[in-house]
Amino acid sequence: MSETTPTSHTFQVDLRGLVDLLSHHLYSSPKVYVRELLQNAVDAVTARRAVDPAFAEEAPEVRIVADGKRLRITDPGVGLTVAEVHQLLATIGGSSKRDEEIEGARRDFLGQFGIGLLACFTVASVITVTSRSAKDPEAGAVRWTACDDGSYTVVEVPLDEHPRAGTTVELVSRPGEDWLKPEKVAELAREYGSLLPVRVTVEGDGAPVRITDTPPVWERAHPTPTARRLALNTYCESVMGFPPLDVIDLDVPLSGIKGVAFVLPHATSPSARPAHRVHLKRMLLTETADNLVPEWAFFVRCVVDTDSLRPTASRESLYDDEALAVARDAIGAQIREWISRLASADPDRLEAFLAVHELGVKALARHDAELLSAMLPWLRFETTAGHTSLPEFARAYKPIYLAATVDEYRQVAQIAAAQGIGVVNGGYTYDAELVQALPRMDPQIKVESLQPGVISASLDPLDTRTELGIQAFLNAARARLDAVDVDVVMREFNPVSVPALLLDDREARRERQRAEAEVQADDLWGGILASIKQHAPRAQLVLNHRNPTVRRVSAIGDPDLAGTAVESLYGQALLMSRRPLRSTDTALLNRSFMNLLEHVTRTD
Ligand SMILES: Nc1ncnc2c1ncn2[C@@H]1O[C@H](COP(=O)(O)OP(=O)(O)OP(=O)(O)O)[C@@H](O)[C@H]1O
Repeated sequence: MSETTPTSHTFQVDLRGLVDLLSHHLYSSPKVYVRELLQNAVDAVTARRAVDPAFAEEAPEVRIVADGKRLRITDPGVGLTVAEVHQLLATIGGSSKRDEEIEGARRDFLGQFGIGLLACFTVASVITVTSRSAKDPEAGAVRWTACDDGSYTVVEVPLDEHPRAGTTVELVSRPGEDWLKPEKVAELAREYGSLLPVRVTVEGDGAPVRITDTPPVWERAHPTPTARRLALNTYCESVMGFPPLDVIDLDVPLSGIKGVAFVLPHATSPSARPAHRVHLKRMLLTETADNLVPEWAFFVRCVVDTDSLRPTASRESLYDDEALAVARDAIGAQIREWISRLASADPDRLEAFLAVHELGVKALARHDAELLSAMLPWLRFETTAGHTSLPEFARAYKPIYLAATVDEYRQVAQIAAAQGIGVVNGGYTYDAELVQALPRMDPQIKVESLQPGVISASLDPLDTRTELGIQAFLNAARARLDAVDVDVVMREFNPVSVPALLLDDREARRERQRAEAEVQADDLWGGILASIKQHAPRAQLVLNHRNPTVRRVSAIGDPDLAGTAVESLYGQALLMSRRPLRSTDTALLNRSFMNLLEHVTRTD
């Protein structure tokens, strides 16, 4: 096949298709048109400052006038020449903000993609830009009028129609749309532009209203720290919708970030999607950034301004790149510093913080070594040495015993404390996992799960003579409690006020439940259950020989009465342990109670 001479062509762009793409797939709402207009106006002012030293002294103003059908935005910025109009406005993707000549100022611009103005076609059918360049005093004024069908015209206009340098953009509303209503425009201008460094006003039916309020509250000079805090509280309430529990200043020069982190006043789930407000060069980028702070800092909501992080093309979120990761780490470090500062200088405030967020902090600390090490000294756990921090507890007790349930803990806490055994209550949500994580952080710390043997081994045995003297009583007691699968021993321990202690572990209890089920099961199941029966660990009733009642009981001569007394001691220890009663336990309790009553009411 012979080749023909190549002919050169230019892309044809179907503007309607492009506008449809922008409005339905790039931007979350047509409302971004206000941001794009403000952005161009502020960028034009920035560009003019760079080329016109006299202008740098002025206090420029961007004015928006809207009446529902039309919107006009005027800026005293750098303006455009006829050539620039063709090159920049009529070229999709054309942008002066990538101009190498003004490299110094380039990082100051909000725009960069050369598509922003097109966003106006999502609300307008016609866009008119009338402009006069500040770069060339001889240049005339020019008007570019574009329709949403992709056609445009350019005409020169008399200078008296645009006597000063700058630009006016006018939009004609699409029929039936209410995006250009003055209240709407003011609301959107305030939402996006309230922190802009250039004064912006919006005018509808009445006088122009200023929508900019700068510098941001956190950068303003305040007469006293209390006044600053009050101003930040008010700002947080109006913008974020809650009164903050505390405010953390954020300053990350490397990422050009300045702002504040507000501590939530109510508990929140660490998995709740966070929503931080991020401004890029003072223009609101998003109210719902979820990648600005480390996941562990779930208890803050930030408002920041950055001049160096990159926006995505829609300019509605931050580009998740290495620079953002660095910024995130730095913000995390500042929040951690705040925690340490509170801990050393203001423990009451730290306590108030933990009163609200402790559960969330614990939940996340299980998977986040960083948070765990930062918070561990300040988290409180229930232990046999009172409510204390784990590192402190671990210094005093080696090993640390972990009770798996609240009941198990309650059952032994008093006795363990009296014997100097360190037990942590692992029955509360997340606590056991955090205690188990301790040795990973400090290999010197030993954590062991609490077995009944640990406590019974620490109780003092009786001397041989006393032991022999109560042998008959112990035999009677064991015979009586054999029916409920409980062994009886006599020891001496503190506190004296505790007559008996029931030591039982979950394995033993499971075994007994299995045995009960076996009794009730039919032949087939009974056989299967019996075949998996192991050596059943029994619960142990440890009587306290130091307790005066127990001493008297052990001296009762009548074996029947002694048996009833032991049943009562077992019942009391069982009730103290707050375990569910088995049917055999209930029967035993009933019997011992009735027998005791009968005994004390006997008349012979
Ligand atoms: N008010 C204005 N004054 C002067 N020039 C303007 C104005 N508005 C737009 N322009 C020119 O038109 C160009 C295209 O604007 P457009 O908003 O489409 O893109 P951009 O601002 O460059 O980038 P982005 O798509 O990121 O907003 C700009 O680069 C700028 O040169």
